[in-house]
Amino acid sequence: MVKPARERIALLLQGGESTGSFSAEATVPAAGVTLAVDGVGPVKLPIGAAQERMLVSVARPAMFGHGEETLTDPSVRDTWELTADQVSLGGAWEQVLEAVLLEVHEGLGLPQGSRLRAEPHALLVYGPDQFFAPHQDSEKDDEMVATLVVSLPSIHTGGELVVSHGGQSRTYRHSARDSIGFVAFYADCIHEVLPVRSGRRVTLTFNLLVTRESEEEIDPDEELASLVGEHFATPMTPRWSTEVTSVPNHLVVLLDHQYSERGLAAGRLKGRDVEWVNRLRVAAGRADCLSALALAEIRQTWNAYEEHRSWRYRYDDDESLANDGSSESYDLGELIEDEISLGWWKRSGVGDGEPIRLGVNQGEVCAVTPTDSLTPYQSEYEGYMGNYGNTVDRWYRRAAIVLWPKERDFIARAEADLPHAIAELIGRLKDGDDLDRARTDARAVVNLLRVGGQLLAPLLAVAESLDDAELAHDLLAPLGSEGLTAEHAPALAAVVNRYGRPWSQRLIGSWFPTRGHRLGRWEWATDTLPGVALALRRAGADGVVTDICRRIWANLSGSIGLALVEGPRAWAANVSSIVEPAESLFRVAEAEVVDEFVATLAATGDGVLDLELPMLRRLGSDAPASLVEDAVKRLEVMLAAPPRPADDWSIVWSGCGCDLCETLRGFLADRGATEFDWPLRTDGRQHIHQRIEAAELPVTHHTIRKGRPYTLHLAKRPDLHEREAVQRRQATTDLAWLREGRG
Ligand SMILES: O=C(O)CCC(=O)C(=O)O
Ligand SMILES: [Fe+2]
Repeated sequence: MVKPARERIALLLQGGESTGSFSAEATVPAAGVTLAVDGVGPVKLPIGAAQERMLVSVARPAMFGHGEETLTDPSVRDTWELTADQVSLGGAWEQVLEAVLLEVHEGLGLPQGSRLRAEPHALLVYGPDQFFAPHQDSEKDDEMVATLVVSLPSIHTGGELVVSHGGQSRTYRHSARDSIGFVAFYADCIHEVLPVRSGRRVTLTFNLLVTRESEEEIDPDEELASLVGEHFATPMTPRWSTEVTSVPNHLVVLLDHQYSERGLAAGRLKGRDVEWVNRLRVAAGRADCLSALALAEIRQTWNAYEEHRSWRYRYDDDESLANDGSSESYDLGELIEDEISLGWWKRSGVGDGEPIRLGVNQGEVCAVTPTDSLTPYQSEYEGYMGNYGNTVDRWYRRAAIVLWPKERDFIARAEADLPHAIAELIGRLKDGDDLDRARTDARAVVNLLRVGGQLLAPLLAVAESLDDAELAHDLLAPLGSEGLTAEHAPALAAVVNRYGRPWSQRLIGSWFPTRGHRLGRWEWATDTLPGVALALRRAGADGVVTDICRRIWANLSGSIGLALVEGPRAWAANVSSIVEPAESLFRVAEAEVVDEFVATLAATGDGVLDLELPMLRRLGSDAPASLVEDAVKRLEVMLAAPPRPADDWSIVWSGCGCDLCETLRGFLADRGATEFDWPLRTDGRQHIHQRIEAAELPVTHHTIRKGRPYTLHLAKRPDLHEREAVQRRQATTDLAWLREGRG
């Protein structure tokens, strides 16, 4: 793989020796590459014995250049050769070769601004004992700099290619069925092919020619600028996935020295940083980028392995382990997490420094000096953390120069300081800035939004001025309604006015989901809704108030339905959290809307009286007639039923329908039965226990641990009659209170 631009930038800044080597290697899957040979036709890959025989039938013994002469001398070279014009490569070959040439260009350390071309030379077939003695290739062309040996898929042992230069030598083996091996080496290298021992080795040789793209010496700063351009044009690949994301909006080049905000703002740079910053600023100018000096906070998490030592020592040393990660008490393993964020920057040529909050992707970071070679200002060792075993966290502060493309200035700064960017957008809209440009910028902002209130006010203003219903929705919906207060009412009314009721219903719909009740939402209904409603009405947005009330009611009544299914005590606990928000909705919504709400209550089971009565008490004379009516009706029906006769112990209940529940139901429904001894296995006892608890049945139960299975002893509670009598008395009082006008 070719190194990403940011790594090449680091190498360039570091300067010094070229990083290339005398030879370079690459391996590429063979799938998709095809081979055909004159007089043979298509050749199947990998090359087996049959293919080998066919190739040899159209080959001749290889020649060997010796001074002016060309000889065949099997003591120097023993192999079969086909000339380049007999061979054609197809399918994915061109793309494969192009990628390999780029990689080899880098591996050999050839200068930027130059390009490699490959000229086919020959196809060679080596059978057992065949070889090529050490030699140096003749440079047939002025432009030739290197040789490329391509090993086609074929299985063999022996036949290694050994390349030597300046006292170093490297041995390459490539015997694979499904991949193609590439080795490039400079033409001044001595190289040889060792005898094949078994199988066959088939190679293609190419002359590698280098072309300068321009005649002039390339200027290293021009190179830097072109790498900066490449960085901003190349999508990033997240470290833990192969999925390619968007192009980076920042390049963060970490500096070597430490700075205070003031030092950095004043541009008092030190050491190598002076040169780097200068060069990067020049490169930024050439690549149409803007820049800033910034302060970064870095946190790295590493796997850590404890060194072997005695328990006693470890125990004594615990304190220092926890506080001082730099002690020699563990070995560092792999880097698990590497987070970098910028907290402050001073833009080049603009104002003073500003606090920002920019989380930086690893694909945006360039470091000449790796962070882990520096001393952390803090480190923390943690024993066995979940998946990771022991870890150590290390924190660093580093300075950086940040670059971003001028044409993406808005989004690059919005990522760093969203409120500021939005304020700027409002200013531009006020000044009658180009609307299309503003819309493009606003669309970029959508992806940066999180639930929360602080941005609601400015974004309401932006949403209105953009005059684009879809975009306005996308800008406002992600914020949620948590931060919605009376202060926002005029702006909200204005947006709704511009985009219409269906638009606002959609927005309110996403702000107030009807599923998944959250207590926070209900607190909002109790505490904040009344003020918001009043202000919205003043601003002429009555419809929005109705929509909000309906959505909250839908959520609330949904949870009433759910809570009623549970036992009375659980229901009572739930009711207490519903009364206040429900009261608030009844006070805020218009009369007809409130009647809708009452209609849903009227359609609910009897337990809802526990909600209706407290609401009626709280609403006092403001209670709607429909609510009074429903409660009166329920109480009358209750009292119309005759009181429980003294000998009636029946309890109405239906279980899950299983045999055990049926037995329980039978006992409960039995007027005369008050106790029941039930031999039951453990799981049966558990089931019955759970049913009784869940429904909060007035039944006591305990297990008599004698015999097999044990016996579950059930008893209807003796206060069954008494409790119902109390309830009836309360109902009578409540009904009287309702009839007498709730005085
Ligand atoms: O087959 C090879 O690996 C190398 C061939 C070679 O060195 C040559 O053709 O000059
Ligand atoms: Fe050679």
